Amino acid sequence: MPSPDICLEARQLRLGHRARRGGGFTLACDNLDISIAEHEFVVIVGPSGCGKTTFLEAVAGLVPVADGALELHGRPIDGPGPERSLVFQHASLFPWRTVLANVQFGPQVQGRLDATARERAKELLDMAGLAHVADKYPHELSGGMRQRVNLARALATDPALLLLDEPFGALDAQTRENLQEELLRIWQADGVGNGKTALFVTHDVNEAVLLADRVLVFSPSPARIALEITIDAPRPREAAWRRSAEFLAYGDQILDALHPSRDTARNDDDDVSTADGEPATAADPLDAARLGAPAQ
Ligand SMILES: Nc1ncnc2c1ncn2[C@@H]1O[C@H](COP(=O)(O)OP(=O)(O)OP(=O)(O)O)[C@@H](O)[C@H]1O
Repeated sequence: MPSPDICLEARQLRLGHRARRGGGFTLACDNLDISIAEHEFVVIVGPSGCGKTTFLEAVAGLVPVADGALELHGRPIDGPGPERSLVFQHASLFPWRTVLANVQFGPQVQGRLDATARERAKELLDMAGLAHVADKYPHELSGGMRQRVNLARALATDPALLLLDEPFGALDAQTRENLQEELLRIWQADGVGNGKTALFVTHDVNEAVLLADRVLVFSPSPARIALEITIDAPRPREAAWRRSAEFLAYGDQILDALHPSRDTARNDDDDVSTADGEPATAADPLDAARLGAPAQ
């Protein structure tokens, strides 16, 4: 009997991709044991190509389980379902629908676009600071606004689990920072007591520390859990917290897990920060992200 507090559970989970021809199989995730509680915000980081998206897609029901178990509320995931919403890096809005009609799309296809759902869509737009563009079309919005619409749309179906795959990865640093704060605000305002359960993939270590209750660091491919770290900081997390020693220490732990050789290198070659703590150079995009510079 699954615990009522567990939203998602992976046990000894193996995932991969079968080649269209020749029957070959690329293993992407190996023996993953992950348990995500209701209302928890879990962020996954890991090297490029390690299997983060594959895991998210499996949770979305788009990649089949090769071995082990993957369960949502104690039931095996065997396909997509309305209780999970997926947000990608690029907002995939319908260009012929207004902003409001885009947000109402999910409830509409589910056949439950009643007065409550219409009101809820407006409320979400309001929460996302987009009430004033409800009647505009996607091409009339900035990239950041489009991604906010995308988030509102994902929340409009009232999913039990929100899946976000680098949702801010294509945005400039300033817009990304603003949207991280927006997301936290919406996430906190939207839940009962806490926010919705969320699983968020990013390459940006700062973003992970800011958003997460818990960060899972995936190893290089095939993904295993290299580090699991609880971000023990109260919410709401103010922007100033990003500059605290505690914040940077969390980032350092994550970077050390991503680059096990980094600890020694850092002692030998101190080029990631200057004496006054300002970033100088960062040879690695993940270091660059931690230091607030755009990833290469
Ligand atoms: N549709 C597919 N068919 C075959 N192999 C795939 C497919 N999608 C991903 N892979 C392979 O699975 C592995 C994991 O890819 P995945 O996209 O999950 O990594 P990722 O950690 O999300 O990478 P990134 O951070 O670069 O987005 C890689 O070896 C990749 O080449």
